[in-house]
Amino acid sequence: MRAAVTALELSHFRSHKRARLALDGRPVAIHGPNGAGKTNLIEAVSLLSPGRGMRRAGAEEIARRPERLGWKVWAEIEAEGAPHEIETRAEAGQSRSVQIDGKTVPQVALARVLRVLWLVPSMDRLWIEAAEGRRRFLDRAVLSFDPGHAESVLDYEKAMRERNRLLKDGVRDAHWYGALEGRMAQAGAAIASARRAAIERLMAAQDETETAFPTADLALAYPDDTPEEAEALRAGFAAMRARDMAAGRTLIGPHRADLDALWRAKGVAARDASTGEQKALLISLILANARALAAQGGAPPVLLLDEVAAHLDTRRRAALYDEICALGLQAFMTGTEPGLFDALDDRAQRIEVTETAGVSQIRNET
Ligand SMILES: Nc1ncnc2c1ncn2[C@@H]1O[C@H](COP(=O)(O)OP(=O)(O)OP(=O)(O)O)[C@@H](O)[C@H]1O
Repeated sequence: MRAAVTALELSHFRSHKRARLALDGRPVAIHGPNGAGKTNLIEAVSLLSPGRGMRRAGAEEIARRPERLGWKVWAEIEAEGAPHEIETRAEAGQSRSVQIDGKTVPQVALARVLRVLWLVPSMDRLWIEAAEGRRRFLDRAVLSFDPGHAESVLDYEKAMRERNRLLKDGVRDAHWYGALEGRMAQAGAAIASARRAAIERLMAAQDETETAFPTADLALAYPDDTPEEAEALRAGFAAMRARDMAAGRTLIGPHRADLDALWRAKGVAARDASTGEQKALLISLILANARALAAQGGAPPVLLLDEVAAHLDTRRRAALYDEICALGLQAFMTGTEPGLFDALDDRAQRIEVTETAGVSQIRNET
Protein backbone atom coordinates (compact mmCIF):
# COMPACT_ATOMS: atom_id res chain seq x y z
CA MET A 1 0.00 0.00 0.00
CA ARG A 2 1.10 3.51 -0.72
CA ALA A 3 0.01 6.94 0.33
CA ALA A 4 1.46 9.95 -1.38
CA VAL A 5 0.74 13.46 -2.47
CA THR A 6 1.15 13.37 -6.26
CA ALA A 7 0.47 17.04 -7.01
CA LEU A 8 0.31 20.13 -4.84
CA GLU A 9 -0.84 23.65 -5.65
CA LEU A 10 -0.69 26.66 -3.34
CA SER A 11 -2.36 30.03 -3.91
CA HIS A 12 -1.62 33.04 -1.75
CA PHE A 13 -0.33 30.74 0.96
CA ARG A 14 2.12 32.75 3.12
CA SER A 15 5.18 33.58 0.97
CA HIS A 16 3.89 31.46 -1.95
CA LYS A 17 1.83 33.46 -4.42
CA ARG A 18 1.21 30.59 -6.78
CA ALA A 19 3.11 27.33 -6.74
CA ARG A 20 2.62 23.96 -8.35
CA LEU A 21 4.55 20.79 -7.68
CA ALA A 22 4.40 17.44 -9.43
CA LEU A 23 5.49 14.65 -7.09
CA ASP A 24 6.27 11.04 -7.83
CA GLY A 25 5.91 9.43 -4.39
CA ARG A 26 9.62 9.37 -3.54
CA PRO A 27 10.81 11.29 -0.46
CA VAL A 28 11.00 15.02 -1.19
CA ALA A 29 14.21 16.84 -0.22
CA ILE A 30 13.55 20.59 -0.08
CA HIS A 31 16.51 22.94 0.17
CA GLY A 32 17.03 26.68 0.01
CA PRO A 33 18.21 29.61 2.11
CA ASN A 34 16.69 30.76 5.41
CA GLY A 35 13.32 32.40 4.99
CA ALA A 36 12.87 31.14 1.41
CA GLY A 37 9.53 29.45 2.11
CA LYS A 38 10.48 25.76 2.67
CA THR A 39 8.54 25.41 5.91
CA ASN A 40 5.60 27.29 4.41
CA LEU A 41 5.51 24.68 1.65
CA ILE A 42 5.30 21.70 3.99
CA GLU A 43 2.90 23.53 6.30
CA ALA A 44 0.51 23.45 3.33
CA VAL A 45 0.82 19.63 3.30
CA SER A 46 0.09 19.54 7.05
CA LEU A 47 -3.26 21.20 6.30
CA LEU A 48 -4.27 18.11 4.34
CA SER A 49 -5.03 16.68 7.78
CA PRO A 50 -7.56 17.89 10.36
CA GLY A 51 -6.70 20.78 12.69
CA ARG A 52 -4.55 23.87 12.43
CA GLY A 53 -1.54 22.24 10.83
CA MET A 54 2.03 21.98 12.03
CA ARG A 55 2.33 25.65 13.04
CA ARG A 56 -1.10 25.73 14.69
CA ALA A 57 -1.74 28.91 12.73
CA GLY A 58 -5.08 30.60 12.24
CA ALA A 59 -6.44 30.97 8.70
CA GLU A 60 -5.82 34.75 8.70
CA GLU A 61 -2.12 34.28 9.60
CA ILE A 62 -1.61 32.08 6.56
CA ALA A 63 -3.15 34.54 4.08
CA ARG A 64 -0.37 36.10 2.00
CA ARG A 65 0.76 39.53 3.10
CA PRO A 66 0.25 42.28 2.09
CA GLU A 67 -2.87 41.38 0.08
CA ARG A 68 -4.48 39.25 2.81
CA LEU A 69 -6.82 37.67 0.30
CA GLY A 70 -8.10 34.17 0.78
CA TRP A 71 -5.66 31.25 0.39
CA LYS A 72 -6.00 27.80 -1.10
CA VAL A 73 -4.17 24.48 -1.04
CA TRP A 74 -5.12 21.87 -3.60
CA ALA A 75 -3.64 18.40 -3.67
CA GLU A 76 -4.00 15.25 -5.64
CA ILE A 77 -3.26 12.24 -3.51
CA GLU A 78 -3.06 8.55 -3.93
CA ALA A 79 -4.15 6.61 -0.89
CA GLU A 80 -4.53 2.85 -0.72
CA GLY A 81 -4.61 2.60 -4.49
CA ALA A 82 -7.32 5.24 -5.01
CA PRO A 83 -6.80 8.78 -6.30
CA HIS A 84 -8.43 11.67 -4.43
CA GLU A 85 -8.47 15.43 -4.68
CA ILE A 86 -8.33 17.54 -1.56
CA GLU A 87 -8.94 21.25 -1.54
CA THR A 88 -8.73 23.36 1.57
CA ARG A 89 -9.18 27.12 1.55
CA ALA A 90 -10.12 30.13 3.61
CA GLU A 91 -11.68 33.27 2.21
CA ALA A 92 -10.55 36.52 3.84
CA GLY A 93 -11.83 36.70 7.42
CA GLN A 94 -13.30 33.20 7.34
CA SER A 95 -12.22 29.87 8.81
CA ARG A 96 -10.93 27.13 6.55
CA SER A 97 -13.18 24.78 4.64
CA VAL A 98 -12.37 21.38 3.16
CA GLN A 99 -13.50 19.56 0.04
CA ILE A 100 -12.67 15.98 -0.77
CA ASP A 101 -13.37 14.94 -4.37
CA GLY A 102 -15.47 18.04 -4.89
CA LYS A 103 -17.68 17.54 -1.82
CA THR A 104 -17.58 19.87 1.16
CA VAL A 105 -16.85 17.81 4.26
CA PRO A 106 -15.94 18.50 7.89
CA GLN A 107 -12.18 18.75 8.52
CA VAL A 108 -12.15 15.48 10.47
CA ALA A 109 -12.96 13.62 7.23
CA LEU A 110 -9.38 14.30 6.07
CA ALA A 111 -8.08 11.74 8.58
CA ARG A 112 -9.90 9.00 6.68
CA VAL A 113 -8.07 9.79 3.44
CA LEU A 114 -4.51 10.75 4.38
CA ARG A 115 -2.37 10.36 7.49
CA VAL A 116 0.16 13.12 8.07
CA LEU A 117 2.75 13.15 10.87
CA TRP A 118 5.31 15.88 11.48
CA LEU A 119 8.39 16.87 13.38
CA VAL A 120 9.10 20.58 13.56
CA PRO A 121 11.72 22.59 15.46
CA SER A 122 9.12 23.82 17.99
CA MET A 123 8.85 20.18 19.13
CA ASP A 124 12.51 20.11 20.21
CA ARG A 125 11.40 20.66 23.80
CA LEU A 126 8.36 18.42 23.56
CA TRP A 127 9.54 16.05 26.28
CA ILE A 128 10.38 18.94 28.61
CA GLU A 129 7.55 21.40 28.22
CA ALA A 130 3.84 21.17 29.10
CA ALA A 131 1.94 17.90 28.70
CA GLU A 132 -0.38 19.45 26.11
CA GLY A 133 2.20 19.15 23.36
CA ARG A 134 2.84 15.48 24.18
CA ARG A 135 -0.90 14.74 24.18
CA ARG A 136 -1.16 16.39 20.78
CA PHE A 137 1.75 14.32 19.50
CA LEU A 138 0.16 11.13 20.82
CA ASP A 139 -3.21 12.08 19.35
CA ARG A 140 -1.72 12.39 15.89
CA ALA A 141 -0.42 8.84 16.20
CA VAL A 142 -3.83 7.69 17.44
CA LEU A 143 -5.52 9.46 14.55
CA SER A 144 -3.36 7.57 12.09
CA PHE A 145 -4.64 4.26 13.51
CA ASP A 146 -8.18 5.35 14.28
CA PRO A 147 -9.60 8.24 12.20
CA GLY A 148 -12.71 8.32 14.43
CA HIS A 149 -10.47 9.69 17.18
CA ALA A 150 -10.78 13.22 15.76
CA GLU A 151 -14.56 13.20 16.31
CA SER A 152 -14.15 11.90 19.88
CA VAL A 153 -11.63 14.63 20.72
CA LEU A 154 -13.85 17.37 19.24
CA ASP A 155 -16.96 16.05 21.07
CA TYR A 156 -15.10 15.80 24.32
CA GLU A 157 -13.58 19.27 24.12
CA LYS A 158 -16.85 20.91 23.15
CA ALA A 159 -18.78 19.32 26.03
CA MET A 160 -15.95 20.09 28.48
CA ARG A 161 -15.89 23.76 27.47
CA GLU A 162 -19.61 23.97 28.23
CA ARG A 163 -19.17 22.18 31.55
CA ASN A 164 -16.29 24.48 32.49
CA ARG A 165 -18.51 27.48 31.79
CA LEU A 166 -21.13 26.12 34.21
CA LEU A 167 -18.43 25.51 36.82
CA LYS A 168 -17.06 29.03 36.46
CA ASP A 169 -20.54 30.55 36.63
CA GLY A 170 -21.10 28.62 39.88
CA VAL A 171 -24.15 26.76 38.52
CA ARG A 172 -25.12 24.08 41.07
CA ASP A 173 -28.20 22.56 39.48
CA ALA A 174 -27.31 18.89 38.76
CA HIS A 175 -29.71 18.89 35.83
CA TRP A 176 -27.35 21.03 33.75
CA TYR A 177 -24.36 18.77 34.30
CA GLY A 178 -25.93 15.38 33.57
CA ALA A 179 -26.15 15.54 29.77
CA LEU A 180 -22.76 17.22 29.35
CA GLU A 181 -21.02 14.68 31.58
CA GLY A 182 -22.71 11.87 29.68
CA ARG A 183 -21.27 13.22 26.40
CA MET A 184 -17.85 13.74 27.96
CA ALA A 185 -17.90 10.22 29.37
CA GLN A 186 -18.74 8.60 26.01
CA ALA A 187 -16.09 10.54 24.11
CA GLY A 188 -13.56 10.46 26.97
CA ALA A 189 -13.69 6.68 27.37
CA ALA A 190 -13.23 6.29 23.60
CA ILE A 191 -10.23 8.66 23.69
CA ALA A 192 -8.62 6.82 26.61
CA SER A 193 -9.02 3.41 25.05
CA ALA A 194 -7.83 4.57 21.60
CA ARG A 195 -4.73 6.16 23.16
CA ARG A 196 -3.88 3.03 25.12
CA ALA A 197 -4.35 0.86 22.03
CA ALA A 198 -2.11 3.19 19.99
CA ILE A 199 0.62 3.07 22.62
CA GLU A 200 0.52 -0.73 22.56
CA ARG A 201 0.79 -0.70 18.78
CA LEU A 202 3.73 1.71 18.84
CA MET A 203 5.53 -0.45 21.39
CA ALA A 204 4.83 -3.59 19.36
CA ALA A 205 6.20 -1.96 16.19
CA GLN A 206 9.62 -1.24 17.65
CA ASP A 207 12.33 -2.57 15.45
CA GLU A 208 14.77 -4.93 17.15
CA THR A 209 17.37 -4.47 14.42
CA GLU A 210 17.33 -0.70 14.45
CA THR A 211 20.45 0.79 15.98
CA ALA A 212 20.52 4.48 15.10
CA PHE A 213 17.22 5.17 16.81
CA PRO A 214 16.36 3.69 20.17
CA THR A 215 13.07 2.15 19.10
CA ALA A 216 13.78 -1.34 20.39
CA ASP A 217 14.61 0.22 23.65
CA LEU A 218 11.82 2.59 24.23
CA ALA A 219 9.22 2.19 26.95
CA LEU A 220 6.28 4.54 26.66
CA ALA A 221 4.76 5.70 29.90
CA TYR A 222 1.21 7.00 29.86
CA PRO A 223 0.11 8.40 33.19
CA ASP A 224 -3.66 8.55 32.90
CA ASP A 225 -6.30 7.16 35.23
CA THR A 226 -9.22 7.78 32.90
CA PRO A 227 -11.45 4.70 32.97
CA GLU A 228 -12.21 3.12 29.61
CA GLU A 229 -15.82 2.45 30.62
CA ALA A 230 -18.05 5.45 29.97
CA GLU A 231 -20.23 4.74 33.02
CA ALA A 232 -17.26 4.78 35.41
CA LEU A 233 -16.01 8.02 33.86
CA ARG A 234 -19.47 9.61 34.08
CA ALA A 235 -19.67 8.71 37.78
CA GLY A 236 -16.18 10.19 38.25
CA PHE A 237 -17.24 13.53 36.73
CA ALA A 238 -20.38 13.66 38.89
CA ALA A 239 -18.35 12.93 42.04
CA MET A 240 -15.88 15.70 41.19
CA ARG A 241 -18.40 18.53 40.69
CA ALA A 242 -17.73 20.29 44.00
CA ARG A 243 -13.95 20.15 43.64
CA ASP A 244 -14.11 21.13 39.97
CA MET A 245 -16.26 24.11 40.89
CA ALA A 246 -13.69 25.28 43.41
CA ALA A 247 -11.00 24.99 40.72
CA GLY A 248 -13.23 26.48 38.00
CA ARG A 249 -12.39 23.66 35.57
CA THR A 250 -12.59 19.90 35.00
CA LEU A 251 -9.81 18.20 36.94
CA ILE A 252 -10.11 14.60 35.73
CA GLY A 253 -10.33 13.05 32.28
CA PRO A 254 -8.20 12.33 29.22
CA HIS A 255 -7.38 16.03 28.77
CA ARG A 256 -5.07 15.62 31.79
CA ALA A 257 -3.16 12.56 30.50
CA ASP A 258 0.55 12.75 29.73
CA LEU A 259 3.05 10.77 27.70
CA ASP A 260 6.64 10.07 28.58
CA ALA A 261 9.23 7.72 27.22
CA LEU A 262 11.98 5.87 28.99
CA TRP A 263 15.13 4.97 27.13
CA ARG A 264 15.68 1.64 28.82
CA ALA A 265 19.29 0.85 27.90
CA LYS A 266 20.43 4.25 29.10
CA GLY A 267 17.99 4.31 32.00
CA VAL A 268 16.96 7.88 31.23
CA ALA A 269 13.56 9.44 30.77
CA ALA A 270 13.12 11.23 27.45
CA ARG A 271 13.20 14.63 29.17
CA ASP A 272 16.70 13.86 30.54
CA ALA A 273 18.21 12.74 27.22
CA SER A 274 20.42 15.07 25.15
CA THR A 275 18.81 17.39 22.58
CA GLY A 276 19.80 15.19 19.65
CA GLU A 277 18.72 12.06 21.52
CA GLN A 278 15.32 13.61 22.26
CA LYS A 279 14.88 14.26 18.57
CA ALA A 280 15.94 10.68 17.81
CA LEU A 281 13.26 9.45 20.24
CA LEU A 282 10.57 11.38 18.37
CA ILE A 283 11.85 10.07 15.04
CA SER A 284 11.78 6.54 16.50
CA LEU A 285 8.14 6.94 17.44
CA ILE A 286 7.19 8.26 14.03
CA LEU A 287 9.00 5.38 12.32
CA ALA A 288 7.32 2.90 14.70
CA ASN A 289 4.00 4.48 13.76
CA ALA A 290 4.69 4.00 10.05
CA ARG A 291 5.79 0.40 10.65
CA ALA A 292 2.66 -0.34 12.68
CA LEU A 293 0.45 0.94 9.85
CA ALA A 294 2.40 -1.04 7.27
CA ALA A 295 2.14 -4.18 9.44
CA GLN A 296 -1.65 -4.11 9.19
CA GLY A 297 -1.50 -3.55 5.43
CA GLY A 298 -2.69 0.04 5.72
CA ALA A 299 -1.42 3.11 3.93
CA PRO A 300 1.64 4.59 5.62
CA PRO A 301 1.66 8.19 6.82
CA VAL A 302 3.16 11.08 4.88
CA LEU A 303 5.96 12.55 7.01
CA LEU A 304 6.92 16.21 7.32
CA LEU A 305 10.40 16.57 8.78
CA ASP A 306 11.24 20.24 9.11
CA GLU A 307 14.94 20.91 9.69
CA VAL A 308 15.46 17.43 11.06
CA ALA A 309 18.38 16.32 8.87
CA ALA A 310 20.67 19.15 10.03
CA HIS A 311 20.34 18.05 13.64
CA LEU A 312 21.34 14.44 13.14
CA ASP A 313 24.87 13.07 12.96
CA THR A 314 25.91 11.46 9.66
CA ARG A 315 25.19 7.91 10.84
CA ARG A 316 21.70 8.71 12.13
CA ARG A 317 20.89 10.76 9.03
CA ALA A 318 21.82 7.86 6.74
CA ALA A 319 19.84 5.45 8.93
CA LEU A 320 16.79 7.73 8.80
CA TYR A 321 16.95 7.92 4.99
CA ASP A 322 17.40 4.14 4.69
CA GLU A 323 14.39 3.53 6.93
CA ILE A 324 12.21 6.05 5.10
CA CYS A 325 13.06 4.37 1.79
CA ALA A 326 12.67 0.83 3.17
CA LEU A 327 9.20 1.71 4.43
CA GLY A 328 8.34 3.42 1.12
CA LEU A 329 7.39 6.64 2.90
CA GLN A 330 6.84 9.95 1.22
CA ALA A 331 8.74 12.18 3.63
CA PHE A 332 9.01 15.91 2.94
CA MET A 333 12.31 17.05 4.44
CA THR A 334 13.71 20.57 4.60
CA GLY A 335 17.24 21.84 5.07
CA THR A 336 19.26 24.87 4.04
CA GLU A 337 22.04 22.89 2.29
CA PRO A 338 21.43 20.46 -0.59
CA GLY A 339 24.36 18.40 0.71
CA LEU A 340 22.27 17.33 3.71
CA PHE A 341 20.39 15.05 1.37
CA ASP A 342 23.38 13.61 -0.54
CA ALA A 343 23.00 10.20 1.12
CA LEU A 344 19.58 9.87 -0.51
CA ASP A 345 21.10 9.90 -4.04
CA ASP A 346 18.35 9.40 -6.58
CA ARG A 347 16.07 7.85 -3.99
CA ALA A 348 14.57 11.32 -3.42
CA GLN A 349 13.01 14.04 -5.48
CA ARG A 350 14.76 17.39 -5.01
CA ILE A 351 13.14 20.79 -4.80
CA GLU A 352 14.81 24.15 -4.45
CA VAL A 353 12.97 27.05 -2.85
CA THR A 354 14.28 30.60 -3.20
CA GLU A 355 12.76 33.98 -2.54
CA THR A 356 12.60 37.10 -4.70
CA ALA A 357 11.06 40.32 -3.36
CA GLY A 358 9.13 38.45 -0.67
CA VAL A 359 7.70 35.85 -3.06
CA SER A 360 8.85 32.22 -2.89
CA GLN A 361 9.96 30.53 -6.09
CA ILE A 362 10.01 26.76 -6.47
CA ARG A 363 12.25 24.76 -8.77
CA ASN A 364 11.53 21.10 -9.26
CA GLU A 365 15.01 19.72 -9.86
CA THR A 366 14.19 16.17 -10.89
N1 LIG B 1 1.25 35.36 5.70
C1 LIG B 1 2.43 35.59 5.13
N2 LIG B 1 2.53 36.34 4.00
C2 LIG B 1 3.73 36.56 3.41
N3 LIG B 1 4.89 36.07 3.85
C3 LIG B 1 4.84 35.30 4.97
C4 LIG B 1 3.62 35.01 5.66
N4 LIG B 1 3.91 34.24 6.74
C5 LIG B 1 5.25 34.06 6.72
N5 LIG B 1 5.81 34.69 5.67
C6 LIG B 1 7.23 34.78 5.30
O1 LIG B 1 7.72 33.51 4.94
C7 LIG B 1 9.11 33.49 5.25
C8 LIG B 1 9.47 32.25 6.08
O2 LIG B 1 9.26 31.16 5.31
P1 LIG B 1 9.64 29.73 5.91
O3 LIG B 1 9.37 29.68 7.37
O4 LIG B 1 8.97 28.76 5.03
O5 LIG B 1 11.20 29.77 5.69
P2 LIG B 1 12.23 28.57 5.55
O6 LIG B 1 12.61 28.45 4.12
O7 LIG B 1 11.67 27.35 6.19
O8 LIG B 1 13.43 29.18 6.37
P3 LIG B 1 14.40 28.61 7.51
O9 LIG B 1 15.45 27.84 6.80
O10 LIG B 1 14.93 29.86 8.10
O11 LIG B 1 13.56 27.82 8.45
C9 LIG B 1 9.44 34.67 6.09
O12 LIG B 1 10.16 35.60 5.30
C10 LIG B 1 8.09 35.20 6.48
O13 LIG B 1 8.08 36.60 6.64
